[in-house]
Amino acid sequence: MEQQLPAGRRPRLVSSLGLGQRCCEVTLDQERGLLAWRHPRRGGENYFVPTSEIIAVEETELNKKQRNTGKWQKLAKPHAFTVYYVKKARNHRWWCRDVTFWCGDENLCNQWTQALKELLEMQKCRPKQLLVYINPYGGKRQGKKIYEQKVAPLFSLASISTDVVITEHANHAKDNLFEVNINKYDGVVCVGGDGMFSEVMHGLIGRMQKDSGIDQNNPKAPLVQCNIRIGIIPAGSTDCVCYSTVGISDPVTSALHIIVGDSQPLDVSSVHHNNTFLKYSVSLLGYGFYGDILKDSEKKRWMGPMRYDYSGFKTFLSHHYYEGTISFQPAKHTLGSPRDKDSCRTGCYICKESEQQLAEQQKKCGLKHEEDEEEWKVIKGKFLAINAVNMSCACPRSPKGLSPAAHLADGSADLILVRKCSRFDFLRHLVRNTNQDDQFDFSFVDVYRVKSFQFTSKLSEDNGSNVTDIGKKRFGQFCRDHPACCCNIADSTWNCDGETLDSSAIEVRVHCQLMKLFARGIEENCKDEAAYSHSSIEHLL
Ligand SMILES: CCCCCCCCCCCCC/C=C/[C@@H](O)[C@H](COP(=O)(O)O)NC(=O)CCCCCCCCCCCCCCC
Ligand SMILES: Nc1ncnc2c1ncn2[C@@H]1O[C@H](COP(=O)(O)OP(=O)(O)O)[C@@H](O)[C@H]1O
Ligand SMILES: [Ca+2]
Repeated sequence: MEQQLPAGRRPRLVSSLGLGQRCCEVTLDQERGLLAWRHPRRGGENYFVPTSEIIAVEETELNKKQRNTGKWQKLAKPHAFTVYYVKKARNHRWWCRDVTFWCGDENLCNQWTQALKELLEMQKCRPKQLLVYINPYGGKRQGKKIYEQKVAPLFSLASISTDVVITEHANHAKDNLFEVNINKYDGVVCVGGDGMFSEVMHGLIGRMQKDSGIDQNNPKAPLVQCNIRIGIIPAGSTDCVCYSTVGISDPVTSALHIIVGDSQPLDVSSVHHNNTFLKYSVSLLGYGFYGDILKDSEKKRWMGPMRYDYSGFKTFLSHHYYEGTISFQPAKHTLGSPRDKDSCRTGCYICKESEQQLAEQQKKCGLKHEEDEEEWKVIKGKFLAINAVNMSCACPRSPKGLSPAAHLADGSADLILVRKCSRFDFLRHLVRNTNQDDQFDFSFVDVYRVKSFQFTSKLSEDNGSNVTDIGKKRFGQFCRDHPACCCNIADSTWNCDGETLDSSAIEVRVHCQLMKLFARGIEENCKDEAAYSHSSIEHLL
């Protein structure tokens, strides 16, 4: 073994170690945190693992079979260690792979495991203690099995201790988060869909505000950021938050992002009605089409994720449109626009710049004791769908999302207005949400990047809220009697991250980076990665 030690730097280990039945040169650059080796078989393939993506290192007992083959026989007692690491595959999927190196010298083996373990100890952002909530009824009802079979073994390999709660009813996780000793944990994990994530998020953000004495009912209150990260193990029906922040909905990939301690800030919208707090939203806040789908699909929960296709088809045929007024404040602090070709990626520049701009604006307003009275735009119309998205809302059904250029952490939401049009045109718009074509390139679709908005339906404007409720019931009956009718006699419902809101008139405000996830955003899928790893290998070996 060779130890190269430039002055004042951590040493670099270079050893010839056994791998399988052959030898290979293994390098650990402790300064840069890189482990590299060239596989003696597989055409001499180069391996290059940043220590930030090593999951665990273990001393390994070689079993009898391994000992009795090849070179093992010549060694009295071979010493070995195994490195578990992240292997990145196609489509943003991560696997946990392992490699076992051996040598005859016990000291050398110890030196390697020691050095690797020390580097792992230095990864301060990794969680050690997690609180896990499992919704056993989400999606295809596989949450518990997915956690036990795919996730728990990885957490234990990474020496993460967990307290696991299997929820017994809706709001169990949320209520529990107000009671637990939250400071004990480095993060909260939810196993389920967007609804379950929303519940955990409400628990954590609500708890934060309560502990800081902030009144959530005040729509203008400056909310306190939540620094406890949430990890999502996808086991729901849409899993849009997971897909849009990781690039795939896969439990193993998400578990690995949690283990390596990734952190992705996320914008959160607060939704109010008449100075009463209703809900927070991170993915879709949808009125009309997506609200109607959700309302109908709740009765069909037994169908599992298929319920959305069934209710989607039904809602599409009903072709209801709704009349109302939308007012919004354009997001002037951000460099991006919803029609941009580039989308939000790991380390996004637009998110960083926008956050800074917003902070400066708020500082100025604070100094002048001014309210943010930036211009409001008002749009009246008849809409098939009003969708406000804080993120792209990419999911397996819509791989690039409802707004492909939306940003995860830029303090803005994209407001998509789909006006009354023919069924055929609406279908063309819907189909473009599922393929590469531009879903905004229609005369009846408008999209704006906003930092806040309000909506009132014509019905509630005309009647006042009490009369609306009565009207809703009466006219609801009328409409069911005439299934072919597309008129707007009744209000629709808001779909807020997969849950319905009680009010159709709402005020929404985006809170820049209010919370954090164990994720890193979607990584650029480019050749650069291969080129980088190749040049680094050449440099290292
Ligand atoms: C022709 C097909 C057109 C399909 C258009 C699909 C666009 C899908 C975009 C989905 C955006 C989802 C945003 C996230 C929502 C979630 O927060 C939320 C809760 O998730 P959870 O259950 O995991 O807790 N999920 C939802 O509200 C579900 C939205 C479901 C959308 C399914 C739409 C299917 C539409 C089928 C239309 C069929 C038309 C057929 C005409 C012949
Ligand atoms: N044990 C439980 N029984 C019934 N409902 C639950 C339970 N645990 C959580 N929920 C609720 O189920 C809703 C949907 O869960 P989710 O995991 O998002 O599944 P899906 O993606 O299929 O909708 C959530 O809003 C959550 O509040
Ligand atoms: Ca955003």
